[in-house]
Amino acid sequence: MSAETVTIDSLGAQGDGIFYASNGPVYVPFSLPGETLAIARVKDHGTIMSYGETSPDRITPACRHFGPDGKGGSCGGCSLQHMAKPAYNAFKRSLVVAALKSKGIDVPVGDLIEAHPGERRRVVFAARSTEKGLLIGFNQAESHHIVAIEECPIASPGILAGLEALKKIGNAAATTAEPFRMTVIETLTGLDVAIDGIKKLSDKERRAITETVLAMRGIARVAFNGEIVIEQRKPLIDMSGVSVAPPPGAFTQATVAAEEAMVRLTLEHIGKVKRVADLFAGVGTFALRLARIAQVHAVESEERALKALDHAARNTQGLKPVSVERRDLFRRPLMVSELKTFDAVIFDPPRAGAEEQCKELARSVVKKIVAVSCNPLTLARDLSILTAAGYRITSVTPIDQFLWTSHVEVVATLVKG
Ligand SMILES: C[S@@+](CC[C@H](N)C(=O)[O-])C[C@H]1O[C@@H](n2cnc3c(N)ncnc32)[C@H](O)[C@@H]1O
Repeated sequence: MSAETVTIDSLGAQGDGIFYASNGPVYVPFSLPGETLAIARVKDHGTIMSYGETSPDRITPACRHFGPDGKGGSCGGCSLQHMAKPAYNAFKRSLVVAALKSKGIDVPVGDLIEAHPGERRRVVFAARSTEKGLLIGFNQAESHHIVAIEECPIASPGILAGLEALKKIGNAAATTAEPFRMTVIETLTGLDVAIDGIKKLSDKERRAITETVLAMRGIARVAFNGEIVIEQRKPLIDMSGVSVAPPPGAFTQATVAAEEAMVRLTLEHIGKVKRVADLFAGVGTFALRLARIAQVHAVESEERALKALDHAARNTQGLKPVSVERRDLFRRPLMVSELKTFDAVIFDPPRAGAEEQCKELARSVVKKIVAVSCNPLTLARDLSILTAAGYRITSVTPIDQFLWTSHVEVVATLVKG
């Protein structure tokens, strides 16, 4: 394959540099705007062969597994370690600004609340058994190839310290070469490990996992496809003084720092009210904190998450009443007639957003709304539904939770009128 010399024009939404060829955009991972590079091109994908003029924003990556030069393939866990922090922060903020603009929303967007190395308390690893032992790491970008990691600067020290233990558990579980996932959450009582993607565990494999865990420290629980294999201690997560025992593989915010920022912005906006609805409540990240100041109705589709939330609320003193409701909010959003009993609503949906719920909120008289999102595009769509109905956006704050990736979280606050 012959190399061609190109100059990178801009950064795409996934963080790849883009060079506009005569027949359309070419995406060049690990490149930065203004750089002149020799690339090998296959259709719209360019691989860096050598560097000509590099950007002043280029820095040395923090991790040996990052980038086009990584030995044994480059880890797809991160895509932006080569970018200096100010440019990186501005890029992430610009994703939110652009998404809002695309829906005609022109409001001030705050500075990015930064993420830092070592903060990730929830990591989803890719794993596979090989003749040489278990590979545990991340998929190479756009590939099934697993890049085994020896270091990972994003993960919390607790997760990194457990890496060898995770390899032993994975080894005990895997009997074929099929790839599988290990979701690891660092909790107050040790690592909570959820294995998914292996079809079946025999009694022998279950025993092997149990024996492996019993011989080690630091592992609270191991579950397989949602079912507990061994629980030495109940995994516990602290939510501002409320202890929650999440179900296996539960959704939690990926870093405590981002979670605290989201909660702070939410509580500041909602202030002193009587009744709040927390929609897409998960295990109660917002509901259990809001319950210190107001009655909360928490709605969520995952039964086990809701049970964990309910159990925590019932077993914590000093909270206002918390009610829970299992409900599919895509199909059955809270209707205007139901919304009228709430002073404030927070919603924190998956990437698809909360379109149907926003259509109902748009017709409601709820005074204050907090929209939390992991997808600026669907957030912009949802906010446009609310603003068209008379809601005013009072703040938009981008938050970095997935360091060195193009993912960005957002908290937007709104008032009626
Ligand atoms: C981004 S998470 C937020 C969870 C929680 N607010 C937190 O911060 O931990 C989205 C939540 O929406 C739930 N969910 C997904 N689809 C749903 C639906 N159709 N109806 C209700 N809840 C849903 C998921 O189970 C998950 O708990």
